[in-house]
Amino acid sequence: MNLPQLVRLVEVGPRDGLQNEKQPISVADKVRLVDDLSAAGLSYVEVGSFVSPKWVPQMAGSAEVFAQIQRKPGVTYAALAPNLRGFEAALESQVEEVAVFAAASEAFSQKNINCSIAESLERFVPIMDAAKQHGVRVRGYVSCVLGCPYDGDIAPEQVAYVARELYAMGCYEVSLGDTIGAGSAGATRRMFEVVGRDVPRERLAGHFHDTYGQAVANIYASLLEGISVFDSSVAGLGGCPYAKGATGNVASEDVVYLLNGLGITSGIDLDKLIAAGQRICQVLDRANGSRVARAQLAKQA
Ligand SMILES: CC(C)(COP(=O)([O-])OP(=O)([O-])OC[C@H]1O[C@@H](n2cnc3c(N)ncnc32)[C@H](O)[C@@H]1OP(=O)([O-])[O-])[C@@H](O)C(=O)NCCC(=O)NCCSC(=O)C[C@@](C)(O)CC(=O)[O-]
Repeated sequence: MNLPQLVRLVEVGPRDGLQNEKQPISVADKVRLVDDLSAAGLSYVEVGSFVSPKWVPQMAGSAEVFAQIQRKPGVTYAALAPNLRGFEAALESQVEEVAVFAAASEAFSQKNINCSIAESLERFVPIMDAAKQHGVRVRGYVSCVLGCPYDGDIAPEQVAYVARELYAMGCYEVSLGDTIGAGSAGATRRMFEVVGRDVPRERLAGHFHDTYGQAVANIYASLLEGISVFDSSVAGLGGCPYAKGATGNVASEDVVYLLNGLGITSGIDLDKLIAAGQRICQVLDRANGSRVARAQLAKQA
């Protein structure tokens, strides 16, 4: 199979990356991160979440962040919305696109959004209606597509069921998340092969965490399956509050390096991206999770 010539990266660092950080992060630092990312050429940045602050305290300042970012033409600034209340808050912040999030595993659905998979899908219907009315595009997420921290193995058919439902209710794209980062390249290919029977592959995205160090391999496996949209997080920031031990998303820098090596266009300036990642790591006083960034920075030192 030919590899896609163009890949779109969905930068989730400011949301998925920061949501798990325990220490307070100022609005100014979040704003700077979003602006650095758009300046590096990212055309899609997930800025924050309009979720319950009791559940994810770090995302509580999302409205302030949206109010202060410099919106660059051609860049989509998106947020997560778990319910109609979250959608309405997103609308007030002039969010251009929202994401709803479901899971392929019942236990994870309960832990993450306090309801069953079926209830979550019902909860999204009024969001879809309101989004349509306001001309807001909705992206869908499915968590635990290659394993669940509570339920263990997840059948690809179960992933296909949830992805199909999200697509049918109007999500223009469904991102399939390896929440615990335990998937292998073989399992990734099988999963996309099965889900791709129900949802067109050009409407699917891959969202890989790097817990087992397999994320770049899984992205390559996905490219072989014709997938051309990937979520990633600058400096590999992140983890999931409801998936113990899960590390951050695949680092955006590592994905750009992979794509550059394959001659695939992403429109991203790797040096600027590395600088953005290093800056937020200094703010957070944490090690840079991108191997590419670490290697390049060591060369420059
Ligand atoms: C969905 C709920 C709200 C249900 O939570 P609940 O407790 O069942 O719902 P509730 O309606 O009883 O609300 C509880 C409290 O939250 C408030 N509330 C209710 N809704 C909102 C809202 N929108 N914004 C602000 N506040 C809200 C509500 O007013 C109430 O406040 P109280 O009366 O106790 O003071 C909750 O479970 C929640 O917010 N969960 C969010 C979990 C989350 O954000 N997880 C991380 C994102 S998903 C992820 O990271 C995975 C992904 C996407 O990256 C892919 C992957 O890697 O797998």
